[in-house]
Order: sequence, then structure tokens, then C-alpha cells
Amino acid sequence: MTSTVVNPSHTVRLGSRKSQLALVQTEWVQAELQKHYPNSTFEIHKMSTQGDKILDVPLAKIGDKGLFTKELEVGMLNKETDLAVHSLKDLPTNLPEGLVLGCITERENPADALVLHQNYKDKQLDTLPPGAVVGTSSLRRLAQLRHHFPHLEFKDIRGNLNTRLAKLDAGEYDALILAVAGLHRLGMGDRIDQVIPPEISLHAVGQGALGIECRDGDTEILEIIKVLEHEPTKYRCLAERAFLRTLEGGCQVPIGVNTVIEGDQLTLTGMVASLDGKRLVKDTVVGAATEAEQLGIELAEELKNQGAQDILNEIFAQIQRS
Ligand SMILES: NCc1[nH]cc(CCC(=O)O)c1CC(=O)O
Repeated sequence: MTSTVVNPSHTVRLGSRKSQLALVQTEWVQAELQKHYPNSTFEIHKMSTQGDKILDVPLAKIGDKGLFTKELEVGMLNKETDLAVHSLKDLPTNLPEGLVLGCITERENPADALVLHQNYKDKQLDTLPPGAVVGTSSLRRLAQLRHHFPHLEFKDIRGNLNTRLAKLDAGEYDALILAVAGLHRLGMGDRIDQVIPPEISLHAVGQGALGIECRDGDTEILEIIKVLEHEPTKYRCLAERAFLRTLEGGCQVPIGVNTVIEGDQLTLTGMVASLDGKRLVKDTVVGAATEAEQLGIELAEELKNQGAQDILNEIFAQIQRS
């Protein structure tokens, strides 16, 4: 590969969270970049984010605005690092001044997975007994699963994947809902008992993809990371992020999506649910993949007209009170 911009003797500093999943992801980016640019050096700088430190508060209470990204962003703005590798779903839809989402990598399966305790290995979501305790920290998963399975109990869970699985195995929960992508990346795909279909639960915006953030106008880094861009994933995730950006007013809300690319066409399905799962508004738009962001905005406006605005207002009021 020849490039007019890339200086081969350059050292590129990759910011990463310290969690096992984050490091696996950043090491993958590092190895891929090294393959494309054998004469450059790619070094990983590990950083703790607020989300890694506050482990005893439910995520929904602290909100997730930059909880897993802020320290990595400060590192780039201070020129201590050149880029940051994120799980795209943890990256807020509005980035700080001076930073951009420079690249979206090929997505893993974006669905959620059911992981069962030993005693329930023959079950699926629709055959778990009434009162079975399902662990999740996501309002999106909670609202959609409550909507379909009101007889199940839902209990908050925090901690990294290993911690959560240990709590499940210890009997604190009968089942967990986790991202398929995270389990696969950590080599724990064998723990998946059911891949949850979009008819039951739409996944999070950006789930399963990595987002590489860098300084706005840093042409060298932007060119370097472009080799990892996956165009279908990019269009899907840009539509999903525009949908979320248009809907959310600064707090965690049960919002889910599903996207399909067929030829030049992008299909975006999105939903907004009330916290109790009793009300759920869902619709689909189809259009040119190149108009991804416009499609996301269009679907958000459509859902607001169908009752999503009421649900959102109610959630914002509830969170302010708590
Ligand atoms: N919020 C935590 C988080 N951020 C990214 C992933 C892994 C999946 C992905 O890349 O989307 C997970 C774990 C989970 O949701 O189970």
C-alpha cells in the first residue's frame, strides 16, 4: 500500500479502556493496522474511564453520556494519543468539539444473547418459568423483554463480562442478556443459549461494531484508519446513530434498532419503549444507503408522531425525579 500522507516512521498511539473486551478490540485494530502499514509502529495506551471505576451504581441512574469514552477523548485532545477504539454502542452520538468518528469497522452479529444458568439449560426466553430472574443493566433490553415476557423478573447487573458470568454461575441470576458480539470476541460464544431475534428485542445503536475516534482534521490518522472502514456497516450505523441523536435528550432511554442492507437499499427499523414495557412504538423506513443519516432522522420524527415523544418526556421527568 502506498500513501501520500502516511509517514512510515510514525508511531501511532491507540487509546483503549483496560477491560478485557476493550483490549481484545484494540489489539485487533492494532494488528490490522500493522498488517497494512508494516513500517509504522502502533502502540496501545491503556486508560481507565469513569464507567470502569463506578461499578456499584445502576447504569441507568448515572446515565451513559461518555461514561466509557471521556478519558480517552481527553487523551486525544491533549495529544497523548492519536486515536481511540470504542465499542461503537458506547460512543455518544454527539462528540466533543475537535474530535470525529473517523472509521466504523465491520460489524459482528449485533444481536443480544440469552445466557442461562446450569439449572435452566433446556429453556429459551419463552419457556423460562414465571419469576425466573434475568440480569441486565440495559433499559432497552429490560423494556422489550418485559413487554414480551411480563412474568419474568428483571434485576440490574454491573461489572465486566467475566464478573457477570460469575454472578450467573453463582446463582444470583437464572439468566443474563449479553451482546453476542462481546461474547464472541472474548471466545465465549459457547455460553450463548439463544440469539434473541429482532421480533423480540431490537439491538442497541452501533452494537457489534467498533468506532475509531480521532482528532478532526488529522489527515494522516484519518487516512491510516480508513483501511479498516466497512461501508455497509458504516451506512447502517450512521442511520442508527442519526435515529438515536434525533430522539434522545441526554439520558438513557429504551431505544432499539435493526438494519438491513440489500444492494443500495437500507432498511432501518427502530423502537422506543416505556420503562415498564407496556407501551412500545416501532416502525420501519427504507431508502438509499447513501442517505443513511436522513433515514435515521426521518424514522425518529415518524416515531415521535406515533407516541414516542410522550414516552420520552415521561422518562426524562422520571429520571429527573429519581
Ligand atoms: N455496554 C457494555 C458493552 N459495550 C459493548 C459491549 C459488547 C458488544 C458490542 O460491541 O456491541 C458491551 C457488553 C454487552 O452489552 O453485553
